[in-house]
Amino acid sequence: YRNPEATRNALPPWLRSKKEERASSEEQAPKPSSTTQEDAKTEKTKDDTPAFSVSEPQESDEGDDSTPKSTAVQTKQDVPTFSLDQEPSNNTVPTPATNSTPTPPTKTNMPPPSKPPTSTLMPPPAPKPSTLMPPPSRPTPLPNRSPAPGLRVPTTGPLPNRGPPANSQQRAGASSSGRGKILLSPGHSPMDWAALSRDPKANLAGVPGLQRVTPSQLKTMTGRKGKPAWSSYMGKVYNITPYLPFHPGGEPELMKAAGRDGGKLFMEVHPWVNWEGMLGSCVVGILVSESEAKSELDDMD
Ligand code: HEM
Repeated sequence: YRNPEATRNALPPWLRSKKEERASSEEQAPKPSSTTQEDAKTEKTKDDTPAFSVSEPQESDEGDDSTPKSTAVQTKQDVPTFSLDQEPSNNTVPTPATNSTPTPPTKTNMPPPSKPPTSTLMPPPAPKPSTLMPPPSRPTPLPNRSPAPGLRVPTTGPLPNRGPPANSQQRAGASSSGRGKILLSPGHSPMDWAALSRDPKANLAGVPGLQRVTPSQLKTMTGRKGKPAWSSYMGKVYNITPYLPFHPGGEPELMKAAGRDGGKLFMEVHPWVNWEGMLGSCVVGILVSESEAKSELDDMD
């Protein structure tokens, strides 16, 4: 058995002791006959590579063919060390790399790396320059280019037929003067009024047909002494008596408009309320002047 050539070459140079190699060569030289042709070839190869360090099999000691044994070799060469630092370092003594940051001690004599390995994964690939077109810039809003500002839903102020904002002056004035919504009695919700006003048999106006109402006549319809409460608005006269228990603002508030034109009071409190729509079934007639009514009576005579 001879150490194969590949094994010899794999050994580091410091293991290849010339002394051992020389001794091995001297021991093998007197016994050329005991080696085969192949062994001779191996020896020739060994001569070509004199750096072989493992001690050759001591055939003379064994006396016969036996498994060669390797012996520990005391090398005089220093263990080579290297450092990643640029500073010159003493190769004779393995010293850790001179870094400002302390590094944990390593098990081997290898100097610690300058940077501790953070991950064994492959580093992310560098971003490739995109070949796509860059996204278009966002269009800058044009504040005064609105096509139809009047068609938009108003963001400020009350919506049509809606209450004003809670912090509006109208609502604040109403509450400061003692006005406000009241708790309606059962069966007198706005939905109940809507249902009642749609009933054709209800006759909420209280008159057989449309009347010509003079201001003096309107004054007598105050809701007292058994008379109904009438109120005019935009030239029409309404019987507000059936609506009194349904008024969210309360009967006393609504009664302030009885026997007279209630348009001013109405617009002061809730201009967003649709009077005509809510009291459409309570229309008594139209408001006419005294002279118009007198001339009409004269025509009848
Ligand atoms: C006769 C026609 C009237 C109708 C159809 C009517 C209808 C209404 C309606 C629907 C509400 C609720 C409004 C809302 O929730 O936003 C309301 C509230 C109110 N109404 Fe009238 N109303 C009338 C006349 C009057 C008059 C003449 C006065 C005062 C003199 C008045 C004083 C009030 C008050 C104080 C409130 C409460 C307002 C509030 O909640 O802030 N109403 N009315």
